[in-house]
Amino acid sequence: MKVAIVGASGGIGQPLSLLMKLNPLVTDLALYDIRLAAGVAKDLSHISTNSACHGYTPQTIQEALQGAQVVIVPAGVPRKPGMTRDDLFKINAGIVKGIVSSIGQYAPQARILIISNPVNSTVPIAVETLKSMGKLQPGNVMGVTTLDCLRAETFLAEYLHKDKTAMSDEVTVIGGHSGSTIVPVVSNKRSIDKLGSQYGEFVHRVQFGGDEVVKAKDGAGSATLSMAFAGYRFADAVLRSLAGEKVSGFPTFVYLPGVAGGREVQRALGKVDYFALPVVLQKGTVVGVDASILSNLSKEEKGLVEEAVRQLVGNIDKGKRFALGSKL
Ligand SMILES: NC(=O)C1=CN([C@@H]2O[C@H](COP(=O)(O)OP(=O)(O)OC[C@H]3O[C@@H](n4cnc5c(N)ncnc54)[C@H](O)[C@@H]3O)[C@@H](O)[C@H]2O)C=CC1
Ligand SMILES: O=C([O-])CC(=O)C(=O)O
Repeated sequence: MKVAIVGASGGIGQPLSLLMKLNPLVTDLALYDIRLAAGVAKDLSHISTNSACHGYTPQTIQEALQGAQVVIVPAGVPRKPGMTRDDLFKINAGIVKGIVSSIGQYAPQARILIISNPVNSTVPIAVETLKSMGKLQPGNVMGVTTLDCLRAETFLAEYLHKDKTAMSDEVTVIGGHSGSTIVPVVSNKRSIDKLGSQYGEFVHRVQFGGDEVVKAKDGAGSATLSMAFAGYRFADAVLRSLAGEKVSGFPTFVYLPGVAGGREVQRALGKVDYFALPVVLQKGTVVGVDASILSNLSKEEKGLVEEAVRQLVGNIDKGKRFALGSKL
């Protein structure tokens, strides 16, 4: 399968490209960036896995994207201390719109995995951009929220002294990808009781885990290595689904009206037409969302969802307005 990475030379792009070079489902790895992609691709091409690996420039973007089944987008600027993800909108909104227009033009069938922040707005930008081109397949546009899941798994395991590698059934994350739009959902509600007074701390760490990294990097950017792993985990799920495997349970930020169960979720949540939920993938496309998670929330989790919805409305609207210009 051909995978294209757009923003491949960046802090996330390089380790993500390395991981994809190691994935046996990938036969052709196309690395695109406005700088350095030829060098990154040449470097990776010496690794003795069977995939071909080539670098592309803005002059050859058509070649980079054509035939790609999956396009992963970690392009754009990262945060510095004191910034919110929304502060990135000014620069990244235009970058994402431009990239998605090219994907709509050259790889309209591709599954598009958006990493660029602010995800709560860049995914609506991607959807509206494709819609206006007449190229939207809603289940093909996925906002990558997997890093929130990794953090929830890691932190919950630390609090409960459990095996970090066996936590994906214990906790997941729904909502959006910034601050209080991030809602960790613990499967066994007794774990919440076990956390006791540490529950609030756990939720805060998941919601603001990105800030921990931004602060520790002290001006040199945000999470890159953990994000590369997160992007890899989600992209691998999409690839396995494309290869015919039954894949479900991975949360991603999706356009609800375009997928089965989405309208019910909209009715339950009110106001929002995008939300991250565990999804069912078929041939790498989101065909449905698992709404059952919303009917099994604790009282605390319900409160977190309500707050997430309140914040998401503005983030989503901002993305739509940008994509549609004066049309909205
Ligand atoms: N979804 C998530 O969970 C996460 C998202 N992010 C976001 O990912 C994005 C990238 O982060 P980093 O890799 O740390 O940044 P970076 O600055 O290290 O890399 C970004 C890359 O994008 C490239 N780029 C810029 N404009 C482009 C365009 N029009 N076409 C192609 N490539 C372009 C740059 O040349 C650079 O190589 C940021 O917006 C960041 O906030 C970061 C961590 C987690
Ligand atoms: O915090 C940031 O800006 C990067 C990000 O999205 C994350 O680490 O979750």
